[in-house]
Amino acid sequence: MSFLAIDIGNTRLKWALYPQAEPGAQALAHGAEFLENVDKLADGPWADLPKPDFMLGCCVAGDQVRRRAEEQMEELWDVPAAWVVASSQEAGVSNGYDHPTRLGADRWVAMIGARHRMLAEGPARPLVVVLIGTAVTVEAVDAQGRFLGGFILPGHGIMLRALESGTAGLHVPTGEVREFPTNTSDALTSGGTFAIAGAIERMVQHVRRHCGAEPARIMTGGAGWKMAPHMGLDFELVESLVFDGLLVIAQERRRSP
Ligand SMILES: Nc1ncnc2c1ncn2[C@@H]1O[C@H](COP(=O)(O)OP(=O)(O)O)[C@@H](O)[C@H]1O
Ligand SMILES: CC(C)(COP(=O)(O)O)[C@@H](O)C(=O)NCCC(=O)O
Ligand SMILES: [K+]
Repeated sequence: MSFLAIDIGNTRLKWALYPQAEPGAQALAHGAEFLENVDKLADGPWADLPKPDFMLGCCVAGDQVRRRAEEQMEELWDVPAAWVVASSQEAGVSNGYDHPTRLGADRWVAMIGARHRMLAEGPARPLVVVLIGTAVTVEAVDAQGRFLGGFILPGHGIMLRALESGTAGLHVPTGEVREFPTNTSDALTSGGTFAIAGAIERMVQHVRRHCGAEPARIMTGGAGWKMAPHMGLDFELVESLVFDGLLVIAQERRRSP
């Protein structure tokens, strides 16, 4: 029962085809397209894929982009599109958001993926789950699987663009991350990196204090590899918690639809 997982963020659509919806499954094929290239999937990377038996995705990039992705599927296969919406409870995680359905689906699915990874390896602990995409999100989940709340920050690219457009003198190439930057490029690159690192470390403190236990720390997202080396605390860097979560949810939904 092959399974197509799709994760549409504000920068790229990521997809992976699995032989079955089972946590830990190895992808048969996978790829990523910037949103402007979504309309080329059917004639390009998807053209020679075997037909998936079913599909589950999450999309935070708006209805229009989601529709464009569905059109690419329709061109090739008769497979219904199904998209995750955050709810008050799914796959062992409960949602503490004031309005549970307003939580970004990618954040919700990534927390479910992170919790299942942790439980596969050992006892339940609190979690800090970090997604480094277009935006950065930092989620807190307690040992019982309750999402306590999370931060949303601008990602690196958005921070730099905001500074460039809001000042007269900040138009410089990307710099290096330094403890004590001594030029504008390094100052901007380091400022963004440590703003993100600082927020993440604050959330770790909040969870430690609130839960009275050391949280497991896990990071994912297209720009995660850029952040991971600059964290004061070790984070496990995972390829895609969103796909991990989609595999868990797809498996559960097929068992009890
Ligand atoms: N191929 C790449 N090379 C360098 N940076 C990348 C690449 N792909 C993604 N990024 C970085 O990751 C961010 C987007 O990651 P991604 O996980 O695709 O985000 P989203 O889920 O929001 O679409 C971009 O802001 C960019 O900084
Ligand atoms: C926070 C986000 C913009 C992150 O988007 P991304 O960086 O993955 O493209 C997205 O999860 C979103 O639109 N969330 C809805 C608002 C919320 O989660 O509160
Ligand atoms: K994302």
